[in-house]
Amino acid sequence: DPFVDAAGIVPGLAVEMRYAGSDNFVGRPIAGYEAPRCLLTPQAARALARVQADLAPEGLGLKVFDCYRPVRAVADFAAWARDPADTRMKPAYFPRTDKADLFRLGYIAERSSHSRGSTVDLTLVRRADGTELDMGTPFDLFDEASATDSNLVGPAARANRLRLRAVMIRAGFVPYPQEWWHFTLNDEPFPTRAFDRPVR
Ligand SMILES: C[C@@H](N)C(=O)N[C@H](C)C(=O)O
Ligand SMILES: [Zn+2]
Repeated sequence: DPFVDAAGIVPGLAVEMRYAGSDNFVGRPIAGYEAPRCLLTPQAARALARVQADLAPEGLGLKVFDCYRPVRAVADFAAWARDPADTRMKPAYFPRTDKADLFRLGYIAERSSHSRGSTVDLTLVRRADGTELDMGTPFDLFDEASATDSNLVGPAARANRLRLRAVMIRAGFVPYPQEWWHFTLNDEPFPTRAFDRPVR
C-alpha cells in the first residue's frame, strides 16, 4: 500500500474528512470514503509535517478536509453533477454557480490529482482551541471568491490565504489558484497514477 495515515506523521494535525460524512457539497457520504482518515503518500505526509513545524511558533496548525480521493469518489461526484434536480446543497456550496458548470469551470476535476495521493485540501487553525482562521469563504465554496487572490474577500482573510499558500509552497506544494484550500506536492511520487482503493 503506497499510503500512510497522515495523522500518524503530522503531530497535532486536525482531521475533518468532509467527504466521509454529509457536511459536503453533495450532502451525503461519498463513495469510497469508508473511514474519516487522511491517507497520503509518505512524501506528502512528511511535507505536511514540515508545514506543521513551520506553523508551531505562531500557535497555528493545519486542518485537512480531503486527502487521497479514490477514483470511485470522483465518479460519484460526476454522477451527482449529472442530476440537475438535486440542488439541495446549492445555497451553501455553489449559490452563484450553475451545478452543470462545476466541472467545466474547474471547481471539481474529472481526473483529480487527489487520486494520486499527494494532494490535500486544508486550512489553518489555532492550535490552542482548534478554531479555523478566516479565509473569507468556507472550504468547497465553488465561487470566484474562493480564488486565492480574489479581491471579493477582505484584507484579513486574504492575508490568511497568502500565509497558508506561503508555508505550503515552502514545503514543496503547488497551489491551485482557483481554490485557496487545494495543494499538490510538486515532487509527487505517482504523477501519472489514479488509485481506487477505498479509504478505510
Ligand atoms: C472538489 C474540491 N475539493 C477539489 O478538490 N477540486 C479539485 C479541482 C479536484 O477535484 O481535484
Ligand atoms: Zn482539492
